[in-house]
Amino acid sequence: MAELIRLEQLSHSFWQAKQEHPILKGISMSINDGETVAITGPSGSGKSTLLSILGLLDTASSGQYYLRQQSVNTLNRQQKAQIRNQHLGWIFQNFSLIGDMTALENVALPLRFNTTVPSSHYRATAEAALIKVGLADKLNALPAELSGGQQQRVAIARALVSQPSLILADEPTGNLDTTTGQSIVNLLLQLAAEGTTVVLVTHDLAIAKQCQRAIHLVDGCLTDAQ
Ligand SMILES: Nc1ncnc2c1ncn2[C@@H]1O[C@H](COP(=O)(O)OP(=O)(O)OP(=O)(O)O)[C@@H](O)[C@H]1O
Repeated sequence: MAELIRLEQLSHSFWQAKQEHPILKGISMSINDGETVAITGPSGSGKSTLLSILGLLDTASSGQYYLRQQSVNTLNRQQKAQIRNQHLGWIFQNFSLIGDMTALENVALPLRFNTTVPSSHYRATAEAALIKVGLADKLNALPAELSGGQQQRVAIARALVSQPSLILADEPTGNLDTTTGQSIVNLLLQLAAEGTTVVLVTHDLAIAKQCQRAIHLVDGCLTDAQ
């Protein structure tokens, strides 16, 4: 499998009252296409920060991040935005759906910013994504009319509508009961089996064990990279 991500001595700090507070300290690792990787670790260990950097929402203070062999440091804002839109999909604990838009409209939203998909294809593309996550009968439902698990499925459809190489999920099952959470994990594992890389942050070790790799962060350091 080809290498999708490589981090070399990646570090990140935030500054408060002229004082440096390191969050990530010298992270080195690589992730291949189609891998499932869980990021675990105690609260405050830097998991979400690492995910934000992987998802190009934040830039590391030092070190190197190569995405498909290209250093993200060489990308300008527009190039990063294009990669975020066309190659990355996000899933959040609170689903982050737009309340007054239907499932179909929520899923179609990223396509409006994707110049490679003609507007005449928005509906069919979004519909296909919702069918894939098992929501063929909920296309016109508003988020409030859906269960938590169904809302997360809409969010997954939105994440995969642009056929991303990488799905980043921050505690995707955190607001769901165990059974519903497991069905969401199954769906993410299925996407990975079809070639999409999935990196997820979780506190749940039972979920981490189902991923091919678990990366453990303690105090901003990687302790278990395999
Ligand atoms: N911009 C910032 N300003 C102040 N503190 C920050 C900032 N960004 C991150 N932090 C701190 O950095 C540490 C790491 O945060 P991060 O959210 O990455 O941890 P986490 O492992 O995801 O935690 P949790 O499991 O609780 O979500 C925390 O102590 C957080 O408060």
